Amino acid sequence: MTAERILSISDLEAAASKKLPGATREFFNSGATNQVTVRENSSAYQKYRLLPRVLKDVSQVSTKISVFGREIAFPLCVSPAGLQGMAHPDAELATSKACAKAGVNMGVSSYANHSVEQITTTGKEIGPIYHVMQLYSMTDREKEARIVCRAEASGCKAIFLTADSPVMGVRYNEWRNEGFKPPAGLAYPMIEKTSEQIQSQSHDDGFSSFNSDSHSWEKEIPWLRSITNMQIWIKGVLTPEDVETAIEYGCDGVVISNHGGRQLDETPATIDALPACAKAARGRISIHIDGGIRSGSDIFKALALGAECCWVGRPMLWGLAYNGQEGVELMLDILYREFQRCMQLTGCKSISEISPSSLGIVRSDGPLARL
Ligand SMILES: Cc1cc2nc3c(=O)[nH]c(=O)nc-3n(C[C@H](O)[C@H](O)[C@H](O)COP(=O)(O)O)c2cc1C
Ligand SMILES: O=C(O)C(=O)c1ccccc1
Repeated sequence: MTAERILSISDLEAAASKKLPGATREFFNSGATNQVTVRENSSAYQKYRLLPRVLKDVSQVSTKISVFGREIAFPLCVSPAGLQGMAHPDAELATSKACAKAGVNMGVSSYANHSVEQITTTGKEIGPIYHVMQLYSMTDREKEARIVCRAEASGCKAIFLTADSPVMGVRYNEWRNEGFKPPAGLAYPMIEKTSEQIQSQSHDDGFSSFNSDSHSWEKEIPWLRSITNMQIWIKGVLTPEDVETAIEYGCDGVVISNHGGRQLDETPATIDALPACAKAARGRISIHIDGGIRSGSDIFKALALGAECCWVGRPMLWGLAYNGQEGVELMLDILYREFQRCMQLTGCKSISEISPSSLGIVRSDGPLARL
């Protein structure tokens, strides 16, 4: 038998999905309610077409960008996703090593199965890497502050405040799978919960402690600013109004995100929300994006439409489930190579040459339109 060849992210998804128990696969892959947004996050990229400029010398191209004051290999980082121990026993430690090896940054979930101290140390042993710490507004403010302090002491560069999850999205898959719960035996060192505590309630109920009266711009942001010198980013912005508010509150960046379609279904695909948000930002705040990015040309399109950097969630989980650290390395390598080829074939030598003029938009009733 020939070994399976994983050439694309969709090959990796298929290989990982074969390895995972059904309820875990559904937990990772599903979105909320009718699955509209989770699907559209990816399919919306297909209305854009690439407009190559030919006969350009692309013998030397640079895919590098600078984020959080450090150069990374290409404009992609790994989103914070909880419960990586369900994909592979090495969990976030494997992800951190793979990111460090590939030269990209990583988000650490508050629901990580390893501590931020271990995750950052393990990654830095392999190579230069920056981490950011994902945070929820919590009813227990002291616990929330401990997460922030530990992240800062570990060298994290930013807090990514998840703004789209005061309550859990409506997730039929989790309900159908008898009130989905993570398996026994995993640790939750950041939210300071034991496996037994997590086991005693459904994943859905576990989110109730995030529905805090501090889940607001005015209570959360100035408080965070008073306890940390790290950058403060808002993860889960979809409108120009909220970009403006993030600027008013002095935030350093926003991630255009709908939580991978797992929270409010029938929100726009992030690539569709991006142009208006980037326009509103006018360079006053960093704009990153996640959701549905599955190829190098998706990264290229997001940059052409105004994002500085992209993040991926599920592809990392598929890499982990397929083959731990090596699987995440494979995922990052696939996207790096595809993105580099895309730059070469569109005639872009550096990231700054990627612009709206590199894209056309497909119209059902006529010729390709220029942006
Ligand atoms: C299994 C899983 C767990 C996640 N856990 C978190 C989390 O703990 N905190 C958070 O802010 N986002 C979480 N996310 C959302 C990701 O950070 C990211 O927004 C999303 O996965 C991006 O979409 P993509 O999976 O299509 O790339 C999770 C996503 C998945 C699939
Ligand atoms: O399921 C999610 O989308 C999510 O954000 C999460 C939060 C905590 C643990 C695992 C996943």
